[in-house]
Amino acid sequence: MTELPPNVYRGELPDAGSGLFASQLIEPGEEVFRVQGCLVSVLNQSQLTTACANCFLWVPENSEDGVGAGALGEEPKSKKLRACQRCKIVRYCSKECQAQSWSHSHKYECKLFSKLYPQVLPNTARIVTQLLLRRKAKDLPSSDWQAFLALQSHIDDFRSSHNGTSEGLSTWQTIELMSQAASKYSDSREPMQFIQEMTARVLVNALTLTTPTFDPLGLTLSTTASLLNHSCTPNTAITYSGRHLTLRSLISIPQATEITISYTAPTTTPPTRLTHLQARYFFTCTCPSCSTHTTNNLPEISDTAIEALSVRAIELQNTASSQQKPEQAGPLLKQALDLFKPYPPHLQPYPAILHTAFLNAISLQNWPAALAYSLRAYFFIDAIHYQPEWHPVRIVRKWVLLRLVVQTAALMSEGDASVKGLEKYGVDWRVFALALLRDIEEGGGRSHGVDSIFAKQVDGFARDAGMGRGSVEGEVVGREMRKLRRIAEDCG
Ligand SMILES: C[S@@+](CC[C@H](N)C(=O)[O-])C[C@H]1O[C@@H](n2cnc3c(N)ncnc32)[C@H](O)[C@@H]1O
Repeated sequence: MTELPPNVYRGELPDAGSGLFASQLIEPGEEVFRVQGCLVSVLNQSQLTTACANCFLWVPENSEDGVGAGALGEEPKSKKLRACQRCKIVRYCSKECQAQSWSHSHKYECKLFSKLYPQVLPNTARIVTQLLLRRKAKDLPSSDWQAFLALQSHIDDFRSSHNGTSEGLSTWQTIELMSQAASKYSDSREPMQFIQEMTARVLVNALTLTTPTFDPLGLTLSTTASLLNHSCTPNTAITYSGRHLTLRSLISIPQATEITISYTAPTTTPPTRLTHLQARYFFTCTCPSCSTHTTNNLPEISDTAIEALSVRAIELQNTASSQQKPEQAGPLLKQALDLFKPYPPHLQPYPAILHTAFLNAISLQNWPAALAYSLRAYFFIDAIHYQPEWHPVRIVRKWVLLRLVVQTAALMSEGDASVKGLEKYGVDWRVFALALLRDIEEGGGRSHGVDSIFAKQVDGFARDAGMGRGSVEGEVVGREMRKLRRIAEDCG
């Protein structure tokens, strides 16, 4: 087994298998552990052209889809990525990255990419194929292999709980197909049942690999982080800084307390979370916010009424995401948001739909709408769903808001017609931008770490935007906040 970091030990739980526990008191915002390069990581097909396949530096302007939502969250890079000359698929930001990637993974995938071009295997199948090939080549330490094999697979649950549906393949059928592909392309002699169990294990244990600002990049597997169980009110959160996965505490964690992360978004309704956790991880969450609607706690609306409202809103959201063009999705999302008009904006799933509407506005380059949605989340949602103040999601959202504010101020000073509607609020954008920057700088050390790529991005941005170290008086900030709140209210 791989050695665990000193801050944690492995313990057994009555209903959740193994878990990780604090071996000493962990202070709020402390780094619990860092994994310097997970066992295996793969980029999503759509990111193969936009991110370095070794250090995961993201270069969105290389993207054929144009500037995406993430471009606001990520410092734009001037670097160009160069494709591997053999497979012409994966890309690198430097010769060093190419050499490193070749030695730890690409030598196993390069031929495969060329053979299947322009198709790419699904991420889970790629992870299984890589592990099989590395194992065959004796390039996988036995301790890592044993730690992987010891992870839960829920193979029997997968096999028995999913019958095919008219809508498409069941999860079990998908596991069968991916395992056949992994067996074929790794030329493995392992029995199919063994490979199916590997595939199931990857499904249960792999994490979404993201940029430091939570733009999804791919899939990653760490045998240490895989031991973390779920809570809807977790005491830690994961961030990525290039190849490093870092787990930091959100609150003080006493010695011998279980360390948890959240497998789901807190902005969806408890029934949605329960269904997802059951279908994907085969357990029923019994945390307080699932058994009682504690985050909502609204006497004026019954649970049944909330459920009916959510079902209708989620239907609209799904119809919106099936639209070919973002222009068509916008009105459907607005309709879904309008259903919640009588209720406070933190009521789930409103926050999740608002975020989709925000991303849609970004893809349409509708900056005033994106700004208003972002302000709405800032004033009415994030402080409730993402506690404490330095929760990485909250900090990243402030960061995205800061970039929107700076962009809006620039457009306004150029007299751009698209932001004319904001003039009536008479906001001093500089004051708000400085207040946000101070919050991000203060919180960023705890959310991502002072030595993180994120902290460097924030520093670089502040320097380039000429935002010095100055502070603004609380009274002045308060006055601007009232105006900004009105923008957030008016778009509701
Ligand atoms: C990524 S693994 C976590 C480590 C796992 N407990 C183990 O023993 O290897 C995910 C699995 O852990 C279990 N699990 C995680 N969180 C749980 C929770 N809150 N309650 C019950 N089981 C949980 C479920 O079986 C889930 O499929």
